[in-house]
Amino acid sequence: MGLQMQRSLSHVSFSICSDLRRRQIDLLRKHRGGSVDLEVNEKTGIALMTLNNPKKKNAITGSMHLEFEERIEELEKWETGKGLIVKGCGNTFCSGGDLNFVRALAKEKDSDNPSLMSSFMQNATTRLSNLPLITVALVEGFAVGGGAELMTCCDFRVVHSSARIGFLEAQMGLSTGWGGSVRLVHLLGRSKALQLLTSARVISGIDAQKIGLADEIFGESDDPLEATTSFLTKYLKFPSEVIKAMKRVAVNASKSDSKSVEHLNAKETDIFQNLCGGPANLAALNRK
Ligand SMILES: CCC(=O)SCCNC(=O)CCNC(=O)[C@H](O)C(C)(C)COP(=O)(O)OP(=O)(O)OC[C@H]1O[C@@H](n2cnc3c(N)ncnc32)[C@H](O)[C@@H]1OP(=O)(O)O
Repeated sequence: MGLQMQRSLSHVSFSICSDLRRRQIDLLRKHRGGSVDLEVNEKTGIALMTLNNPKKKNAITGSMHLEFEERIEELEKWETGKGLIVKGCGNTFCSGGDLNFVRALAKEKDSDNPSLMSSFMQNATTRLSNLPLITVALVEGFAVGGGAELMTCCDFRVVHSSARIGFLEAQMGLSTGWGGSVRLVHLLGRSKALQLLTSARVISGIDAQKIGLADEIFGESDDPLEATTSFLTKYLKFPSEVIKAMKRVAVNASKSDSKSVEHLNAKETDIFQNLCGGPANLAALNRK
């Protein structure tokens, strides 16, 4: 292909990308509420990301999608960092997508809004998975729907024994839309992942540990943040450049044993787009 032709094609693909990005941002910033907060501790090398929408059990609004991505961008640039803890505000993790937002997406079935939201969040959650930091989800209270998907983005999960974890998407007439199925199959294998995804069963922290979804359990008498920090610190004792290098190697290794995550995510988005606003999804939204 001639150089001129290559230049004009890359110009076209850049415009398509920037058009997609503009439409994603326009859609997400219409649905406001809550925040995603980041505290960086230079001394320990550990950052704390908090999903903050406690009145809705930390449901993720449109504007929180955007803030989630912004915080990840900050972490990508954090050269001296070693670790990250992702948690929810008010002793609960996350109840998934804000149902008001999901309802708005479902109403516009004929638009590609569900796909815009899903592809945005898949990109952001993949970037979280690939951060050159050791990442831990601190899970207490509820981690349901997209909240359960989010906990799978981290390298480890430290979970309260009585936490309630459920991939409720099927119950909502939906499939996962934030990359959760791909990551769950990688974590647990196909059979165990399918059992959770197709039953929408809600399991405790103890049961999550039994099937390999939780790496460490804490109880009533433990301070959640202290328990999680102490778990994480075991993996942060070497210099940040060594930890970052190890994480990069692990990320590359997990990519090479399967089709590219981007390809698998694109398939998931198509499936999500087809279900969102369909009969099962509308019936579930009417029940809520
Ligand atoms: C990516 C696609 C997806 O994530 S689809 C899946 C979306 N998520 C869900 O279906 C979970 C919906 N929520 C629930 O099932 C329950 O609220 C759970 C999380 C189990 C908590 O139950 P419970 O302890 O009884 O609290 P509650 O239901 O009274 O909730 C307190 C207030 O929070 C709200 N809330 C909760 N989850 C969401 C959500 N995802 N979106 C919007 N609002 C949510 C509830 O409506 C309730 O509000 P209010 O106090 O009645 O005004």
